[in-house]
Amino acid sequence: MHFAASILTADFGRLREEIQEAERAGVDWIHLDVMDGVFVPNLTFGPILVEAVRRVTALPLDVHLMIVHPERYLEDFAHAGADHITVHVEATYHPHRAVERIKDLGKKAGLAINPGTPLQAFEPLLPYLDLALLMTVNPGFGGQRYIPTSTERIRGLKALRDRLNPGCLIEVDGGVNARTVGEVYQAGADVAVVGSALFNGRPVADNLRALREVLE
Ligand SMILES: O=C(CO)[C@@H](O)[C@H](O)COP(=O)(O)O
Repeated sequence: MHFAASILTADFGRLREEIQEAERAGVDWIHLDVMDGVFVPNLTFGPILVEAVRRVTALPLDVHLMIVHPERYLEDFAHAGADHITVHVEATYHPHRAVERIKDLGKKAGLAINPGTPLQAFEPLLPYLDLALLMTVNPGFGGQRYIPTSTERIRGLKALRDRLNPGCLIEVDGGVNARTVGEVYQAGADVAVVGSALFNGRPVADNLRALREVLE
């Protein structure tokens, strides 16, 4: 299983150190949550921070756009150095067009759905995706509790993925920690986004080891 470290709960005053500590600890990707205060009730950052993070790590940058009409900013995030760009199916009238545009920009394309969106929303687009991101909390904030019914949804998404596009990775996002990581892995997640269970004032290497030990 791959771990994508979400910087949302990192100390932004020491962001370079936090990211480099995560890289040394062995996380696989850096996950960046872009929020617009409209699609989700929180604001974070835009391409300028992605560009700054690009300069301090060689890890793949996994950019999760929680913004309405994300197609307006795809070029900006691609040029800032994103490797993966994920848009929400609920945030655009034209998710297929957005996914194709991300791929035309030479990036891996992801589609995300919220906990209240039926899994079937993935079905028409799965053949075009590199990543299918299932929110396992309501998006907007780090440190929330994993929604238990997500586990059955991960199993359902795995079945869809295996049928329609075995090369697409299943990414789960929200509330993944040492208590829940085993369950999401068993259900079929390939990548876990982890924020507060990695960036919490304790050494990232110890936190990552605790997650990996559950999977041994
Ligand atoms: O997208 C989001 C929140 O909207 C996530 O990426 C969180 O950043 C995950 O944080 P934890 O639940 O792991 O603390």
